[in-house]
Formats: sequence, C-alpha cells, structure tokens
Amino acid sequence: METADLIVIGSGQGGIPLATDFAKAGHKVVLFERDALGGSCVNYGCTPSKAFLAAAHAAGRARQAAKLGINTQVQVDFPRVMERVRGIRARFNQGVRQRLENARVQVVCAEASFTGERIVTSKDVTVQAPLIVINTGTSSAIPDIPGLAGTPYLTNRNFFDLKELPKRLLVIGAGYIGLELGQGLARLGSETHLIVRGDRVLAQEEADVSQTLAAALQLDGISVHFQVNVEQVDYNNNIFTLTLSNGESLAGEALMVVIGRKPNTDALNVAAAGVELDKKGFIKINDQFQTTTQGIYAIGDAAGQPAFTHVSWEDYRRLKAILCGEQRTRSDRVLGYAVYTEPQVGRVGMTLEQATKQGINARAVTLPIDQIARGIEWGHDLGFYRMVIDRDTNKILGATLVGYETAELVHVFLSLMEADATWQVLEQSVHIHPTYGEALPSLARLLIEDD
Ligand SMILES: Cc1cc2nc3c(=O)[nH]c(=O)nc-3n(C[C@H](O)[C@H](O)[C@H](O)COP(=O)(O)OP(=O)(O)OC[C@H]3O[C@@H](n4cnc5c(N)ncnc54)[C@H](O)[C@@H]3O)c2cc1C
Ligand SMILES: NC(=O)c1ccc[n+]([C@@H]2O[C@H](COP(=O)([O-])OP(=O)(O)OC[C@H]3O[C@@H](n4cnc5c(N)ncnc54)[C@H](O)[C@@H]3O)[C@@H](O)[C@H]2O)c1
Repeated sequence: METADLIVIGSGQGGIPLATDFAKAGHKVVLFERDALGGSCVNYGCTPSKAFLAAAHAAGRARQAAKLGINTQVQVDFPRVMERVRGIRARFNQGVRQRLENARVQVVCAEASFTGERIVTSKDVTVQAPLIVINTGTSSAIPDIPGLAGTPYLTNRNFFDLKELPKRLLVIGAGYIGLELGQGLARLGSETHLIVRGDRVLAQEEADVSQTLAAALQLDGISVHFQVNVEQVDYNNNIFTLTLSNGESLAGEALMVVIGRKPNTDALNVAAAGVELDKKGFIKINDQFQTTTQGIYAIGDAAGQPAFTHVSWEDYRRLKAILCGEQRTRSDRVLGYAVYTEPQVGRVGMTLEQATKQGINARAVTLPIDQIARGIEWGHDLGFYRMVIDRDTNKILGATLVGYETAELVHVFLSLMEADATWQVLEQSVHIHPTYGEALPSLARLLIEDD
C-alpha cells in the first residue's frame, strides 16, 4: 500500500487547486479521477455550455436585430458550432492535465472507494493518507418514465457530442440546463418543446423572473407546456414520442432529460470510512467542511453546497485556510449565481420573501428595463432590476437582475454586499451614462422617491 500526505477524490473545481497547491508546497498528493480531468464544469458543464451559448445567442441576437431595422438571414453551421465547443473543452481539459503534471500530483485515472478510515482504493492502487478531500460532484438524475431507459436521450453529458442539429427537440425539465441548452438549440434552429411539470420555469426564483423568461422563450418560438408530466417514452425509427399526462403526444428527433442532479457518492463506499450521507446521498459536513470522520473533508456539489463552480472553488480556498490553521467557515460568504439565458438572470443574496421570512424588516424596489435609457436605446424590453434592503440597517440584502448580460452587472451587488455597504453607497455613486450600470443608482434612488 502506498502512502501520501493528501488524497483528493475527484478532479472537481475545488479538488484540482487543492491538490496542486499541496503538491507545490512539497507534499505527496494522490488524486483519483474516474472520468475526464476537470470534472463537470470543464467537460460537461460550464465550459462547453457557455461556448455553445455564445453561438446560439449570436444567432438569436442577429434575428432580433430586425427590430433595429437590420434584417439578417441566419445560417447556422451546426457541425462547426459544435466543433468549436469541443475544441474549447479539449483545451481546458488539457490545461487541467498540464497543471496537475506541473505540480507533480500523482493522478490515478480510476474510480476510487474507501476500504478503511484513511484508505482509498481503485482497481490497481491503494493509498493511505492522514488527510482526504472528497470532491466527486454530481450526475444527472434520471426519472423513472416507462420506455425512457435504453433510448439515446440527451443529458448534459452527451449533449456536446451532437453532430447534427435535431429538427425537433423535446426537453423534460425547466431549470438551469433545460432553459440554457433548450433556448440555445431553439436559437440555432430546432423546433423546441419544453415540458414543465409545474406552472413556472426556473421555479425557485420569484414569479416575475419565471414569467419574463417564459415570455423570452416564447419569443424564440419555443412551445412551453406547463403542468404536464411525461407518462411514456417511445423510440422508433430515430423518433422519440412522448405521451403527456394531458393526453397530448409530442414527437422529436432528440429528447433532453434535465431534471436535476444526484450526488456521486454511491461508488465511494463511505461507510468504510465512517463518513455519513444525508437522506439524498450528499456528504454531511460541518461548517469547516469536515465530514463525520476527522481528517476527511468534502467540498463542492457532493457536499450539498450550492451547485456552482465558483462555490466549489471558494470551498477550496476556505478549506485550505482552515487546514493551515485559520478560523474560517463556509457559511459567512456572499454567493451569487447567474442563468445564461437571454435575458440573463443575475442573482445574489435574499429575495424579499426570504428576508421577510427571516423576520427582517425588508423592502424591495424594482426598476423595469423599459425605463432604463440603455434598454430603450438597445431595444431590450424584457427584464427588470430589483434590490432588497434592510430598512433598519440600510444594508443591501440581495438583488435580482433580469436582462442583457446581468451576470456581469450583478457583481456590483456582490462587492457591495461583501463590503457590508448600505444602499446609500450605491445611490451616491456616479455611474457612466448611458450604461446599464447607471440604472443601479437609479434603482437605489427609488428608495428615496417612494418613501
Ligand atoms: C450543463 C451544466 C452547465 C453548468 N453551468 C454552470 C455555470 O455556468 N456556472 C457555474 O458556476 N456552474 C455551472 N454548472 C455547475 C458546475 O459544473 C458544478 O457546480 C461544478 O462543476 C462544481 O462541481 P464539483 O467541484 O463539486 O465537482 P465536479 O466538477 O462535478 O467534479 C467531480 C469529479 O469527480 C469525479 N468522481 C466522481 N466520483 C468519483 C470516484 N468515486 N472516484 C474518482 N473520481 C470520481 C467525477 O468524474 C468528476 O470528474 C453547470 C453544470 C452543468 C451540468
Ligand atoms: N448557469 C449556471 O450556473 C448553471 C447552468 C446549468 C446548471 N447549473 C447547475 O446544475 C444544477 C442542475 O441543473 P438542472 O437544470 O438539471 O436542475 P434544476 O434543479 O435547475 O432544474 C430541474 C428542473 O426539472 C424539473 N423536474 C424535476 N423532476 C422532474 C420530473 N420527474 N419530471 C419533470 N420535471 C422535473 C424541476 O421542476 C426543475 O424545473 C443546477 O441546479 C445548477 O446548480 C448551473
């Protein structure tokens, strides 16, 4: 049996920098990875999806330029779009490999499981270490719909291997992936149907966010079917046929199943290490990322953290500080996220409802995008900016920005909230005209005007 100073299981977004930092500091580090180096983000998630959306939104924006008086004929070279996506993915994946090699991390390309409290084993390698970090991520959850198993349906894993544009696309699930990739393929030319079991898309957000996105999807020609379940999947002659709970049926050349994620913890045999899982299979951790076994830590999606790359990366930064003896926790951070539909959704902190539920004397102000000079000039008419504040302290509690490139703009709020700033700081700052940014002090000004 080999020994090491640190074992990392999974080359996720936190595991890679942790492994390289420790190895560069002279420690012996062994990293187990059963699939492509770089985890979901690089290979099946953020990187390929955002490269894909660059093409899709270019096509969508070109078509929408008609309202500016610019008429275009969009011709999509789908194989080229996807080759570019796969090329970028390969480059990022190679970059990860190089980084691990340069740092002299010993990479074991195999599935790992615990065979003892501090012992990790793959088919050919067994390693013991005083410190183990689990960063195994999640995989697609697949519903138990009769007829689905065994059909060539798409998930985020095989989506980026597509070679031909499907004429008709059926999407089950209206969360992040369903909306981003569904809108993407629609913008590239697929006749797209989104099957939503509830009455809202992106249902975890406020109702007007869902409504705005649904309106945008419909503008792209997407048919959104609300309050229906898929009862049966049939696949014959390369065509999927879905039987819906409302009696209708839908046919398409491609079916994408994107209903959420499940943690990659089944293969780990965590019981051998005394590491406990919660009811959904996520690894239980305390505020310092430690599992129920001393010396074994878990970060990222598998530990039930908000499933975003920047969260997994920040987990690494905090865990590294904790392991170096600093007093850090995982719960004292301002976390934002974005949905890369068009319009985008940029989010940080609490909504009014969440703040009120916590007993905070909160208030929200909202500025529609059609009252913002930049929006009018650029012809963007779907979206709004909203800020939530604490009336007692004047601190900013959260923001929801729906509109053009709001994933960028929301960082203004992230920084203000990190600095514990009051809304008056935003109101007093002089922003450049005419930008979307200048609408943020205007949003703050509503707190004075409407008082
Ligand atoms: C389509 C899609 C788009 C996304 N877009 C965004 C985005 O725009 N922005 C964003 O912030 N987030 C995005 N995400 C989420 C993001 O990809 C994840 O939150 C992020 O990758 C963090 O994951 P992680 O570090 O926990 O682990 P992962 O990146 O999932 O890596 C875990 C690794 O562990 C390996 N592994 C699992 N079990 C074992 C085992 N037993 N032995 C060895 N290896 C194992 C896996 O093969 C995998 O490589 C997206 C996700 C998807 C699916
Ligand atoms: N922009 C980003 O940062 C980004 C992009 C993509 C993915 N992600 C991450 O990946 C995670 C997974 O994305 P996702 O889209 O798979 O999940 P999700 O949780 O965002 O959405 C799942 C959708 O499927 C629906 N659903 C669940 N069970 C269903 C069933 N049995 N039948 C029909 N519909 C069902 C849900 O109601 C929801 O609309 C996200 O939560 C997010 O953290 C992030």
